[in-house]
Amino acid sequence: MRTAFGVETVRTAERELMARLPEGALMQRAAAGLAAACAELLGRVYGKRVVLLVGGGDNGGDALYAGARLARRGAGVTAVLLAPERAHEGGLKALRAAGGRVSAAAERDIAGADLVLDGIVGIGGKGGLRPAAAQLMGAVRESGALVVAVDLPSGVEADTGEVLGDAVRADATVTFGTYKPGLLIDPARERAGAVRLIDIGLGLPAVPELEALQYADVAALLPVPGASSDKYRRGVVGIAAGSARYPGAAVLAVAGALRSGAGAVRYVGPAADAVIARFPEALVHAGPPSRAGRVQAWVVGPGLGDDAHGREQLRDVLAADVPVLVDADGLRLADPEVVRARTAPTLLTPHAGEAAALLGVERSEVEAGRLAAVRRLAAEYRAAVLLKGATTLVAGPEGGPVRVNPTGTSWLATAGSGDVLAGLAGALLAAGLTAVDAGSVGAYLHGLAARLAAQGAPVGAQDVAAAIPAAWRDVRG
Ligand SMILES: NC(=O)C1=CN([C@@H]2O[C@H](COP(=O)(O)OP(=O)(O)OC[C@H]3O[C@@H](n4cnc5c(N)ncnc54)[C@H](OP(=O)(O)O)[C@@H]3O)[C@@H](O)[C@H]2O)[C@@H](O)CC1
Ligand SMILES: [K+]
Repeated sequence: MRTAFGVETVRTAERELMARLPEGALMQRAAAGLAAACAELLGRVYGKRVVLLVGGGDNGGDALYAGARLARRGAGVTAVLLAPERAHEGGLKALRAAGGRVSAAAERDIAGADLVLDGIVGIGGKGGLRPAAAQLMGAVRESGALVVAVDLPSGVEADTGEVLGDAVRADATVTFGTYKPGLLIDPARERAGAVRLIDIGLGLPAVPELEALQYADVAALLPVPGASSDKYRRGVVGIAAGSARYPGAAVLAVAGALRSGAGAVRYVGPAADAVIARFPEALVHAGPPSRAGRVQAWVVGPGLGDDAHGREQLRDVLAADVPVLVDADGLRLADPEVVRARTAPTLLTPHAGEAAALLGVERSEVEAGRLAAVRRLAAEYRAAVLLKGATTLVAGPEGGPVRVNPTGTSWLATAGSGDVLAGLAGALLAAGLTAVDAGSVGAYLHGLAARLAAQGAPVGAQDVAAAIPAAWRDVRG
């Protein structure tokens, strides 16, 4: 599991550790890791030109000490001081002693750089880059130099992943002690490039603020049928989706569910002919969901429409005493009081627009603060919530760490891909995963399936569904 802690927690851990260590030791650990990472990226250090962008805090101090280490190994190191009167004194002295110098012509030095080290601002930053730093970014881009961010790409919000103005775009980020939420959540994540974590010995709490499943975590959570499993033990998932107008949503949700380890898939609704034509293995029913027979979980909402029939289906499913995944039209039609009053697990799967409607705020507010939005939704609806996006987030109703999905891909932004995810996560619910596990494992497999199906070219939702078994095999190694 990859875990992230917010700035306040990092500061507390840092204070405790610093009290036990000689002065400056922590910064030396950070700088040593940073210099080693830069050396690795450069291949050969001797003769390379390195420019340090140095702000007025300890982030700049890290850059200066790392620059001194690179200078000692034969690099030509130049520091651009963005707040000259506040630049880290010890770091500056170390750099000069190692043969580095302070730049007198920033843009010219940047133009000739092989590597630019971004030490403008780290966890002490608020808001986007200030004008002096923002102005240099054009030169950095044009130089073609490798850009390595110290701790975080400057200009991004460490705790939320927001990017409120100009921000550095790094090829790699070397971060200290722990991942910060901004390194795992878009849009900031995308600015960080490849992230490397340097252990500096911080003592952190047991429960992180954010966590990202890795291959091994997903593999451990995947349901695998045992020798004695019949279809009911493997989980039967019911799908109440589709309408005369949107039969395709039903087909795609069933497609996702059938590839996701369910023992059987029951479909209820007006798209039964379309479903059975494509998937003869599906069990189809015409009557209300409550009469369809035994299921271990329901998926309701994709393409449901908002006529009386759809509303009736939704009411019926929400009254069932099994886990329920509510998606798409289901989210629009659901009575918040009914959702809150449910005792079996509920998983809501909105995109930003649907989340905004559920919270009664503007979509832009959700997009700018996705972490806060998913937490608030889970608390207000007393449900697990999967907020779709470039980095999908999953929060549980009891608080605790928010899961962030690391396999997102822009190829998933295609019509119907949400229907596939609903079926997939619903099947995992039926197999007995908790709502948070079903949502986060579902999002993980869904993203991986899209990547495998896409291979760098556009894909449709059916291709994503068809690639779920490949994603499953990939995870299980
Ligand atoms: N924690 C740890 O365990 C360890 C931490 N270490 C390192 O220390 C770093 C944190 O250092 P820090 O506390 O000195 O803050 P830092 O990020 O350098 O900012 C300094 C000043 O910048 C300013 N400023 C604010 N916003 C800005 C903006 N948008 N653009 C420009 N400037 C802006 C603001 O001053 P202001 O101008 O607002 O008065 C603020 O006070 C951390 O990221 C890591 O690299 C490691 O060495 C060892 C282990
Ligand atoms: K930085």
